[in-house]
Amino acid sequence: MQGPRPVVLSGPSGAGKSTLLKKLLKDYENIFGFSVSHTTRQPRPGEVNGKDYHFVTREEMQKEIDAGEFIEHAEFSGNMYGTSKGAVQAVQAQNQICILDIDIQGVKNIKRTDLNPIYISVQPPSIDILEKRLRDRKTETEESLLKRLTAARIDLELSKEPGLFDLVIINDDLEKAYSELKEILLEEIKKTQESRKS
Ligand SMILES: Nc1nc2c(ncn2[C@@H]2O[C@H](COP(=O)(O)OP(=O)(O)O)[C@@H](O)[C@H]2O)c(=O)[nH]1
Ligand SMILES: Nc1ncnc2c1ncn2[C@@H]1O[C@H](COP(=O)(O)OP(=O)(O)O)[C@@H](O)[C@H]1O
Repeated sequence: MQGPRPVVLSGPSGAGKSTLLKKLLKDYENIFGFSVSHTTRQPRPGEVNGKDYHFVTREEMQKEIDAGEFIEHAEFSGNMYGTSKGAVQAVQAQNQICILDIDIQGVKNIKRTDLNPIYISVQPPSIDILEKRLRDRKTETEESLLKRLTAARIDLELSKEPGLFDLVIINDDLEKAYSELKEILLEEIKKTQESRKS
């Protein structure tokens, strides 16, 4: 039997993807599993290697890409990011719904695979609000913040492509955004809960 459909959360940096997916992972602990990506960026305070990301050097990552170990990979804001086959398999082996937090290049590349996820774009109410949230998060230097804002404008344009996403969530009020996310996932959540009983 094929396992549950994975879920792709995409959208600009600072839109609220991690906030929303952390709520899901907390509220449905055994139902969802996070696809831990690889990245060459530096860990932020509090981030755990192997949990938030696999933090690697560019050389290590390129070697694994060349060995065919990645489903997709992309350059974002001066760093490499990618989803390894192992990251998705680790979640699917638990029969959990696999959540991928990936940028729009990743979305386009995943579309060429047979993963067949539900595609969701999380977007900010405006660029100004996005900038404020990114500044308040205090994770970025001025340089990386500006790079993220440039990428955000491109992301919001490209996201208008009809059919690219199954759902666009405007993350204004967090609880409302979370309700919308849960609603589209309800069927998969129920199926996964049912399969646990049998
Ligand atoms: N294509 C791709 N993008 C990724 C992957 N992992 C994370 N990203 C994206 O990389 C971007 C930057 O992520 P990060 O540095 O964690 O910053 P944040 O999104 O602002 O917290 C975000 O748009 C993520 O969705 C991945 O495995 N593949
Ligand atoms: N609806 C919201 N209203 C206000 N602040 C929010 C909302 N959603 C997320 N945030 C805050 O905005 C910042 C960016 O959210 P985050 O989840 O890190 O975004 P992403 O993972 O998409 O980069 C965080 O500091 C988070 O606490």
